[in-house]
Amino acid sequence: MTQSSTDFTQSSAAHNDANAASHKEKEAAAAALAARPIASSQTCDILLNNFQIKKKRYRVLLNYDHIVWERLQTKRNSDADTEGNFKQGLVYGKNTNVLHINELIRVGKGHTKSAALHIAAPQPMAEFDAHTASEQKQQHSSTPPTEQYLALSYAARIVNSETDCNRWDVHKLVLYNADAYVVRQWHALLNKMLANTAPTRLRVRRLLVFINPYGGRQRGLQVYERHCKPLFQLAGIDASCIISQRSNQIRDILLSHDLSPFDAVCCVGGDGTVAEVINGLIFRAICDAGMDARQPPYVPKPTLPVAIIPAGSTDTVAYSLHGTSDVRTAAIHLILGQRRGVDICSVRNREGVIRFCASVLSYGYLGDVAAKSERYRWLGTKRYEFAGVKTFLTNNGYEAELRILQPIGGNKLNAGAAPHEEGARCENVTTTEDTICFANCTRCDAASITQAALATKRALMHKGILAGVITPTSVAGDELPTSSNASMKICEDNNDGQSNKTNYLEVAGTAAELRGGKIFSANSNETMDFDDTKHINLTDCDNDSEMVYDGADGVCAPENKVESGWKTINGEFFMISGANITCACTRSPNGVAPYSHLGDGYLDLVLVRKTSLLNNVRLLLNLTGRSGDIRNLPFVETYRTKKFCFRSPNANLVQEYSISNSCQPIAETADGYVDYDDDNGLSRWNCDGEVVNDQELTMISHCQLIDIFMRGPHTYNKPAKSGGKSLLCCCCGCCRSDD
Ligand SMILES: Nc1ncnc2c1ncn2[C@@H]1O[C@H](COP(=O)(O)OP(=O)(O)OP(=O)(O)O)[C@@H](O)[C@H]1O
Repeated sequence: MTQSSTDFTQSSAAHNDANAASHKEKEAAAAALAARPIASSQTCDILLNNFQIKKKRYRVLLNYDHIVWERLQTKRNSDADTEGNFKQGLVYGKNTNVLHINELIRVGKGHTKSAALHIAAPQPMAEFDAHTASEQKQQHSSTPPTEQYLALSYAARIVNSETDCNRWDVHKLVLYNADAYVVRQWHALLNKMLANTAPTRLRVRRLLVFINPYGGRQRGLQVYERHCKPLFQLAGIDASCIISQRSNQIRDILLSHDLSPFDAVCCVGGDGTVAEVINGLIFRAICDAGMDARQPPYVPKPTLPVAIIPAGSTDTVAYSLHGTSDVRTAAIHLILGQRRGVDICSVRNREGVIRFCASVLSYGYLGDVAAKSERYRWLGTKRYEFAGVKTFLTNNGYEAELRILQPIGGNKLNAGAAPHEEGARCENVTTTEDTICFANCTRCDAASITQAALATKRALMHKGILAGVITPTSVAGDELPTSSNASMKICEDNNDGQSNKTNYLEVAGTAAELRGGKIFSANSNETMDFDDTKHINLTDCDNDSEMVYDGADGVCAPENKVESGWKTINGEFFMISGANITCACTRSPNGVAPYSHLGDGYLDLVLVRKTSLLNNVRLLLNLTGRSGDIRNLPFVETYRTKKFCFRSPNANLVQEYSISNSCQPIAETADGYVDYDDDNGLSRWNCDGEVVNDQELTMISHCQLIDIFMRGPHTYNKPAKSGGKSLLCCCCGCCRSDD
């Protein structure tokens, strides 16, 4: 049954008026939804029917992209407001459940409840198309339908406690209607919406899964079989699995195999496995663009997005992105298909890029722990505690020289006091607002637009276009004058042969779209403005720190570069960490860099000066507590920057750390590591949990280089006192009780 929008608006408004939500958040969300006009039946289908859910009668409405179900009361409350008028628009009551289409995973129907919930075995694509066609044909045939059960599988965030509000799980809702035509209509429309509405249409269909059976408690395979596989089957994802046989095999496969059959790559493992996937994809993108892997002029963005399923020892990356290391949550984010660009840092020595870092590059304490813990892997996850205590008690400090590009923030030391002394209480001179990066982060959203423009600019420069001119009278077909030999012309794309004409800029084979005075990058919908005279000046790259390759000039000695904007710091440090995510994990829920944003293009440099053992205990307490903030400690300085260089003055004294020997694309097996107990005044780097030996390094942040399936951690919302588990509809934030 379909119902006209006007009829429904009045009756529903009247019915729901007396049941208006008392919970503030719910009221706001419901009001926002209600404020939207009911779609006109010409542009969008509306369905309104009565169903039975657990033998109770419910009114169920599909309005735009929301499914709303509300218990029908036997005794009706007053339908009119105090003035006796019907309210215009919809107001959902406190017993109303709202589900956004984005959270819907599967819609099934059947003769019985179990038949509706039954998941058919995945079919190959050709068979799938044939099956869909026959199903559609059946729908238009005259045979009366008999399936009276409709099953909706959907994902919802669970809010159980203050510290655990980021977990998601899958729920099932079975609706019964005696009229099988109604069930068929709902089934057809919801499936059509799942297939055609953005972003559900962008969901992953063909997935390449890498499983590390060695990391963590060596339960990667069980984790996948038990938690991920059933969810992927429910969502109809065709997953091809590869179980890694050796270290670096995942990276090698991504570098050499055809990835075109897949929509996304998924890794099941710890931070080392994530690092292998990210390094494999980025080095592959560099090679595909025909660049030198060691000295790329810029780092291109890989086309495949990544899903991270935690199955390691610490799972820092997964925890920082999702706010939890729950496996099902990570799998659900992949299924729902929402992705965000995450910053990745390149780590370079004198010879060029050695690897890419997803979480933290740390020297001193964390470097020593990573190096030492590798020898105690047989202890499992306890190896970190063991190596940590051992390293902590030795309290080594390491001399270092740091150069930081255009640092933001940092701490100003009181004159005359040594940095580690109690009297040297710092005055914080942070100039940026210290916001925490949550879901829907505005800071990261703003960065993504600038980033797309820069990506287009770099791609054009790489194609040899240094500057080009588009005049206001340029039309499709025009060859544009450029400062180089490469060609640039405006083309017209007229896909449907009628109205949808788009001009795009073709630059020696790379297509960038041109719409309304803006260049759109080829594979995103984001723009680069160019000036009013339509002159594209691509030579101005001074503020593009990623384009500046230090190479043979020396990673830490930019003598022949402009010195302005560089800050130099010398000293003895207990720990130096460059973090491009918060680096939170279950042991450290705030992480080393709690204010680091996932996709703002900056890394947080945290410097911990060598100090007393007691102060180190304070540091550890701050790192492991939920309320601690290490920036309040007098011996800690934090800077936000896009790039920093590190050099150990002691490196030249020790032959085994010669720079030419230490250059490795990605750290090799543990057999290659040298003895870490040497007392030579040098530490190692901990790069995503792997050990890197270089004593002269540069770390550069690349804004939103990889797309990862996630929404970002949520702020804590106190659950409504409606009894039972409270679920949050993450599209509009409204609460609902679970039926
Ligand atoms: N089949 C395998 N045999 C041995 N090593 C492997 C195999 N597959 C992957 N590896 C390596 O195992 C290392 C550790 O894996 P991973 O980092 O995922 O687990 P972890 O160290 O326990 O977790 P975390 O890094 O989160 O603490 C990685 O460096 C990876 O290259």
